[in-house]
Amino acid sequence: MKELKYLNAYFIKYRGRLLLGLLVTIIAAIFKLVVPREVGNIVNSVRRNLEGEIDLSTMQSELLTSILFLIGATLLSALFTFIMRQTIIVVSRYIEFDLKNEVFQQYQRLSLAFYKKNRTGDLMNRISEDVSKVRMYTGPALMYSTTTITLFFVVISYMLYTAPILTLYAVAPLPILSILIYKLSIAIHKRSTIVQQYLSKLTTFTQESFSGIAVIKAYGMEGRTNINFEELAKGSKDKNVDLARVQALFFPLMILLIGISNISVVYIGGNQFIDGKIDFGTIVEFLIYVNMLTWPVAIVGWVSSMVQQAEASQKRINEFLSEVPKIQNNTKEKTPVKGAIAFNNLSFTYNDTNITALKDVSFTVNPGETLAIIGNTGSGKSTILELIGRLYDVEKGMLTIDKEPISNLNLDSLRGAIGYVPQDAFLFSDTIGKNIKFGKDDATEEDIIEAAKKASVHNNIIDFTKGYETILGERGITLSGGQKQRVSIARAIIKNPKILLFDDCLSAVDTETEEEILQNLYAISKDKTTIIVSHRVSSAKNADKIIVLEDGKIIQQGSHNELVNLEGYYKELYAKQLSEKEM
Ligand SMILES: Nc1ncnc2c1ncn2[C@@H]1O[C@H](COP(=O)(O)OP(=O)(O)OP(=O)(O)O)[C@@H](O)[C@H]1O
Repeated sequence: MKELKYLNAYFIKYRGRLLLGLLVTIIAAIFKLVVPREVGNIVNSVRRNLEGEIDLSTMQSELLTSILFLIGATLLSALFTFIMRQTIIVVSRYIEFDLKNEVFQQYQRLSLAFYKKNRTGDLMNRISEDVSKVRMYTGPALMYSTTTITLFFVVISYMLYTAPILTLYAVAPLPILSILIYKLSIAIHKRSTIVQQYLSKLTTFTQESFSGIAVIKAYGMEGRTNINFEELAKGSKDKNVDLARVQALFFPLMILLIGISNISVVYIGGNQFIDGKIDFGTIVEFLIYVNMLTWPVAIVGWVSSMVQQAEASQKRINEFLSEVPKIQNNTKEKTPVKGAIAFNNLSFTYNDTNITALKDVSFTVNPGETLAIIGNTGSGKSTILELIGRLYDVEKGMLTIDKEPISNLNLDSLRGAIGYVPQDAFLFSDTIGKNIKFGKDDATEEDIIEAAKKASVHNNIIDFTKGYETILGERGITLSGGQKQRVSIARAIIKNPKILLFDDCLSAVDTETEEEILQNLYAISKDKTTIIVSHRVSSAKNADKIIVLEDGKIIQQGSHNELVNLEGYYKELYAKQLSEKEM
């Protein structure tokens, strides 16, 4: 129960509703007791009349009173059961909602390194499956335990008071039932976990097959994919059958043990009635009690396995909740950014791969200047941009923004001052308009259109029937690579940030469009610091400064004119790309 202690704060938060729920649960359970007692009275009245102890009219009036009690108690019990569900179960839904939000907010706080370490499926599972399991503890488990304890306490005391020996015979099989159900629940839980894992594998496989359908078809791999799916589905089916086999034992087991209890009541009760020790009505009453107790007793086993599962789930949730984000905001007050960026003998190694992506890198960019970074794949270009966005912390050397070490800047101020266009443009399944205004909630329609024009994508957008209202992604239209890149550029431009970072984001557009966007950028970026990462000299030639990276090191630095006149990588690349253009 150590891990579940975490939830106590939530129980305290909703203590009013919860206490009311518990109280109502107890009252509802007490009202349930009236039914067997009145049924017993009815049977006794009829018997007494048949044996001539009371006349017809007395019997009728006794029956009427009992029936009225029965109706009243049943109605009240139903009403209280309703209120009980409305309180305890509703509270569990509130807690589920709060916990999901808490986990999601924590996910948002955690750094990229965390996402590298953990698989998406696992993140999704903890926020959905695990939180649902925990809800079972905060709601149903709590409700059933209270009902069981109350019913047990009241019913058994009453039974003991009425017929102690008969009570012992009647309840003897119940603890056995509880233990067996507990064992069964554990077996069911083990099997359900395996079923769940198979389901997860099957879902991942199916999802990947849909996402990669173009590749599957292009390689003619439909047959192989079908076989793989069938193998996975067969595994899943076998595990499901295994689970169903164990689950099938649940009800027969209950029926068997209830049957034993009933037979004991009839046999022992019958003998006691013959001996004149109890009323005939008591036997009927006890039969109802036994049946009434069976479900709560069976539930003891079920509840304990529910609590165990919740404990395991909460442990997984706590693991993530206690994770400290690697990137910490060290400054509470806002720190406005002007945009002077300086790298000083900076080296950077990715912890997970141990790859040293940057080696002793030094350069400066002043506000209003444009820097272009050129280099082969894997030379460390994107890493530079990620460090400026503080997606990773610098460990060796120094990175300053406006002469302040980057870690001294307020994180929101820093990221708010950056318009970042990543290499793989990511667009949400939403309208184009909303995708563009992603970083600027208060952007007007005119702002959106202006940004789209500057990113040279406006004409494409208005060609769609629904224009800026066109839905993108799975439910909607698929943009071409170049269109995606330009929508992503518009998203950065609309923010009007102090620092613009373009990570090879013109690679999928033709040279004319590239030229058009660069011209627009030239006007926009007059008062901004702009960094353009590219493989093309055409994207770099107008920059104030160009650095050439090779294997994490700066091998050349200067303006286009300087570099084309220097023997080396840049000049060769320029000549190569010039000749390609002429061809
Ligand atoms: N998140 C990461 N975790 C571990 N290693 C990484 C990560 N990102 C990049 N690397 C490694 O760091 C090196 C530099 O990568 P980076 O993405 O900065 O290169 P790049 O010059 O932008 O390449 P490209 O032009 O192909 O985008 C590569 O060897 C890469 O494998």
